[in-house]
Amino acid sequence: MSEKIAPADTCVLVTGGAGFIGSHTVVELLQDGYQVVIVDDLSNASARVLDRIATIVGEQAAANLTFYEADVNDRETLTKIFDAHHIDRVIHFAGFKAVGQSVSMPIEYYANNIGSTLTLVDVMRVHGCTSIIFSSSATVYGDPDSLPLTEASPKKPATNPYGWTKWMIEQILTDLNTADPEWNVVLLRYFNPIGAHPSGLMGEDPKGIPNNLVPYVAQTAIGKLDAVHVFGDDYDTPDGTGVRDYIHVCDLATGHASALAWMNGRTGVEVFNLGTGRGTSVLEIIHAFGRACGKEIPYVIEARRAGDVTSNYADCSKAKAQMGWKARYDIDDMCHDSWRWQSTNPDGYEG
Ligand SMILES: O=c1ccn([C@@H]2O[C@H](COP(=O)(O)OP(=O)(O)O[C@H]3O[C@H](CO)[C@@H](O)[C@H](O)[C@H]3O)[C@@H](O)[C@H]2O)c(=O)[nH]1
Repeated sequence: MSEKIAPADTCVLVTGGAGFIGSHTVVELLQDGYQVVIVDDLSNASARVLDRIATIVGEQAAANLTFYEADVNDRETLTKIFDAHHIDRVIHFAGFKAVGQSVSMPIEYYANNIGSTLTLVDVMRVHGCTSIIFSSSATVYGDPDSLPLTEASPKKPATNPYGWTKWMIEQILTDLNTADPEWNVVLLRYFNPIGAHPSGLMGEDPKGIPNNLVPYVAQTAIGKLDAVHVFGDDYDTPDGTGVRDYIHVCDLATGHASALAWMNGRTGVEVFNLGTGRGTSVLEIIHAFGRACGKEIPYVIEARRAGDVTSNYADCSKAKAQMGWKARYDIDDMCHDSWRWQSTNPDGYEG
């Protein structure tokens, strides 16, 4: 059994803590009273998110946050950070995440995502820290045989290097626990994170033209893009468009807080799906976003995108039964919050 400690005495290292899911999770942890250390190289994030975090949580909680601009793969710097703080638990978000880019840059994806994880867990081991929550993905289920997906559903071969890095890091962390049962590993498989902080101060800030549906819809809604390209309307779904389990980023953040509390005092490897359990089609998203912003979103039907699955959605009963966690926000909430963020920060954090 690992040591059981109260949030105020627990220091959590959050890699990638300035990113979309990371920053929302950091807010949740500070509000719960944890001490938080962020390591982020800002390759896909802005330092301005730190002021936004401080505004949301207030001065007192913000005093428990330390930020390092550093690459997780930089062993020397990471070692200094572990020497300077007594890190009790790690939440590992940092990594490249663009599916299409991973196909054209496999070496960079494997070196960055796998390399930094190996460096991280080795530095953790040297410092006697053996508790880690990893940002995994529903992508490890591949093209599902049956729905909803439970944690017992088989892992399938990934369709791109990004997916393989998630797949392999799950395996690496599982092997660590086999070698040393003191390791306390939680693999959180996210479905499709969207939405933004209800304050409008934090949200998703993709660089360039967005790859993912909701940021693309949001930028179409403010007129930066002409129309949403719907990738296929001939799928075997109620309206022919792809179905996904979209989850509000603040629900994901509470999922991490629940996992931290749950893993306290345990060892072993546990997997949890984080989704809502509801599937929503591309057209349903476009219409919900239109309601949120008060105007119709133009769209055109295109060919299917290579590598896309027809449908996926989660069975989240394990997270509810074991951690007491469940998603609270629905699609309309997610679209309203995305729209609030997009319309008040049209150029993201750098605007
Ligand atoms: O411009 C767009 C973008 C997407 N889609 C469709 O919208 C749905 C959702 O696509 P997207 O937002 O790109 O998410 P996914 O492809 O489902 O992938 C997300 O969800 C995976 C987990 O299931 C994660 O691994 C990935 O990182 C994350 O991008 C799919 O049916 C797409 O075909 C469009 O029609 N037009």
